[in-house]
Amino acid sequence: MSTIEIIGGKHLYGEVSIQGSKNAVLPILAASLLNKGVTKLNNCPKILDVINMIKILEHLGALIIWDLDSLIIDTSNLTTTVVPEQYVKEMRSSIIVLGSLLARQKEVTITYPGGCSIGARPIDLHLSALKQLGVEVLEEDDNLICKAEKIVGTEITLEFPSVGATENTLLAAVLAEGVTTIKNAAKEPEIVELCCFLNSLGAKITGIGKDEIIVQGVEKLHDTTYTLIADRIVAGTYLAAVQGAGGKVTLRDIDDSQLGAILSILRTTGSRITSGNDFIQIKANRRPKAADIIRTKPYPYFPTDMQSQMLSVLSLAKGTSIMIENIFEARYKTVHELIKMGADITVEGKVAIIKGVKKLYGANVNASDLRGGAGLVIAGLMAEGLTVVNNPIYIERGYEDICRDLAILSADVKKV
Ligand SMILES: CC(=O)N[C@H]1[C@@H](OP(=O)(O)OP(=O)(O)OC[C@H]2O[C@@H](n3ccc(=O)[nH]c3=O)[C@H](O)[C@@H]2O)O[C@H](CO)[C@@H](O)[C@@H]1O
Ligand SMILES: C=C(OP(=O)(O)O)C(=O)O
Repeated sequence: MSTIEIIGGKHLYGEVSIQGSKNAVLPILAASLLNKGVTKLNNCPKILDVINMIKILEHLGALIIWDLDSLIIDTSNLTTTVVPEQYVKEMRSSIIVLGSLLARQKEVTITYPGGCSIGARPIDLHLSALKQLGVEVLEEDDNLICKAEKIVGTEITLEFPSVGATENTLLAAVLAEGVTTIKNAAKEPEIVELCCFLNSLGAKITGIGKDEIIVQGVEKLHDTTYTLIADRIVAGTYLAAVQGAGGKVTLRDIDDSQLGAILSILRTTGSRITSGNDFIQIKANRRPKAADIIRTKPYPYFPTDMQSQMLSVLSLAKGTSIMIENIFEARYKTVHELIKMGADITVEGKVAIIKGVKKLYGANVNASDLRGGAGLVIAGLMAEGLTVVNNPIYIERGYEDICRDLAILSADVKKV
């Protein structure tokens, strides 16, 4: 089994380009099922979750080829409406094919999705919204059998601005009869990206990026070519790595406007950052400062997907920091591993109290989810000596090649 080996203590220098966004590409791949034709996606990240989503689409009948960094997806002929359990259990985003398949085929059989274990992650909000659009949902064993004679637009208020529930509702509404209004919709940049992609296919969506999204159902869509945005969480991860290890790095091909809350925390904890619409430069020379309180919340606030990486950075901060994880109830699994490296962190429910220590020490640690794994790589860069991160497969779900990127920045890191 492979591992990531890091010899810590080196500052990071140089420039690296940021890959396409995982959380944008996955719903967009699901959305490609809406059109009986061809979608070309440029800047598609070569990550495990994309490979898994490709397997799902191919099983459903799509023909897919890579052309360098572009993915060409021909969904002219779909051959089944049963989504294979083995792939659905691999990742959370598999559930997003539900909305688009229902819109196109009016029936779907799918199981509850799997993915990293960071919380219970129910899909009640997705199913409630689909039912309001006229979908009948039957549960047999672990299978959801969903059918709709027709999908009819209506006003849907989400109890919580769930990213996935907003995506499934949008996809089901694109080809619906009439108008669907989604109130309390998620506003993440990846939702904006999905709406822009859908409009490029011929959908009629307004209110993009706002609490209330309006979808005017259309009868037909058309082929499209679309270029994906860069991954704000990968960018945030590399910025956190520089904050923790020290150095001066420029990230290329990333729009700073999506990272407002992340940049603000990095600045208050000691980094100097300059940025524009296609680069972010960070300089960090000293031990990070402690953060008063960081609360994870839906966009535009500090994202839960950056919590683990910041936890590593704050382990070495001068003073005590508080993290409050409001989104996923089981997202502190990395803490135990950081403690092995010398960190002083205590967790009480949603709250982690991080007392900054002067040094972290290399250790043999286990990744158990995607961002937690990335957080451990950062801790390895900050630590004295050798850190071995087991189970890099979790990290590969979302990072094309974290070792390649950090090695470009002069880190002593390799996959073994
Ligand atoms: C592929 C993708 O885009 N994943 C992102 C997406 O996940 P995901 O779409 O799963 O996240 P949601 O916004 O739906 O979940 C947020 C919270 O709502 C709860 N919930 C959600 C749906 C539901 O039907 N019922 C319910 O209770 C979840 O358990 C969680 O506590 O948004 C999360 C929050 O920004 C990010 O961490 C993930 O990286
Ligand atoms: C939690 C994440 O992803 P997913 O929803 O795909 O599990 C993540 O990207 O950090």
